[in-house]
Amino acid sequence: MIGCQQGCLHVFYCSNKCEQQHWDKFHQYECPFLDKIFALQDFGFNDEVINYARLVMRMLTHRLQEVLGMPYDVSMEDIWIGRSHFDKFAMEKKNEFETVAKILTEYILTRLIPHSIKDNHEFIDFVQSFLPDSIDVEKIEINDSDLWLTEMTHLCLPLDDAAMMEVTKCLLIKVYILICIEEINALFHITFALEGYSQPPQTYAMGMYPSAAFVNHSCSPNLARFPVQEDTDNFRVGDVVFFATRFLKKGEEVCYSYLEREYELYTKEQVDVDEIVKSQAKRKQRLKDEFFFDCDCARCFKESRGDLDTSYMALVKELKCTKSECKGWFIPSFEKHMRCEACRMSL
Ligand SMILES: C[S@@+](CC[C@H](N)C(=O)[O-])C[C@H]1O[C@@H](n2cnc3c(N)ncnc32)[C@H](O)[C@@H]1O
Repeated sequence: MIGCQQGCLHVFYCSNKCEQQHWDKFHQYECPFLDKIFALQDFGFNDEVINYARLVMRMLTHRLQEVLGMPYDVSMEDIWIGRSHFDKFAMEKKNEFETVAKILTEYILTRLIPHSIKDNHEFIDFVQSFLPDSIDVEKIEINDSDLWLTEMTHLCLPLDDAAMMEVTKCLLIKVYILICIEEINALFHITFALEGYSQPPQTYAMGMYPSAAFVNHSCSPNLARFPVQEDTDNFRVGDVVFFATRFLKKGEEVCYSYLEREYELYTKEQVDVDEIVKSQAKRKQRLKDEFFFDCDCARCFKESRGDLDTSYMALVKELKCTKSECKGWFIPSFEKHMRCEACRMSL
């Protein structure tokens, strides 16, 4: 395993070539700042906070390439149109976002401003256009930030204090909005897409996929997804492939489940009907708490009357391996339509 050329212990690679490529594109900017992100643990924040802070940091580094006219994969404008629900998060979350936003704003101001920027005008233009404009900036209050703003102002000389404070505060709020957008729209990659449902599922990566962010949730989804593990003619590692789980009618809305981990419920050999109906309240609560909507999909409607959604039951049954004695689950693969995670039989 190859480590970072500066000796940080936050990234590892399979080869020197990968290390150099990643250094050139991202890590030269991010390396000195990763310690600050991990120091969030000292404030009592957990791994989830570190993970989304790293993802938003990567989005910002990626944005630098776009701003400088270098090749980039995803435009910030496409991310920016995602929903933020910035006003709906609980106060504890808002405070957490504020702390992370301060660190990431410092990241932009101290690591991403190009050395070639010579004067105040260029500096202000760069900072102002680094993230797209948003009407939400007017509506967000960041508390107790004066001390922090003064510190940032001193870090970012040569601007005079008042101008710098204004431009920094605006940037801080935009970073805060970006964090909210990430929280509502990022996709988690969970091991069951690779290893099957009978293994304990673990989140191993997360990413922003702007076109996937258009897709709504359904508790009886007609789409499922898997992450691409190897480069192919049509896909690259890190892409996400969505596939239909049943025939789609013309004009039918495609939806996937935001609660992928719900499949954990079905790791028992028998699909327990009572459990499924009982799970509705939990499901609705999670959608409300994490995504701020009341789900009224067809399945929720049926289950609220104590009935089962047969299309969902059919989907769950279809995922079970058809070989007698086998307790495995089918997972999608490129080579064949479906492959059993346990006996490896392909359909
Ligand atoms: C990733 S976005 C999906 C795209 C979204 N419809 C939009 O207009 O940008 C997630 C947000 O969409 C809305 N949403 C998604 N699925 C929904 C559903 N089944 N019912 C109501 N709102 C939903 C919620 O506001 C949720 O926070």
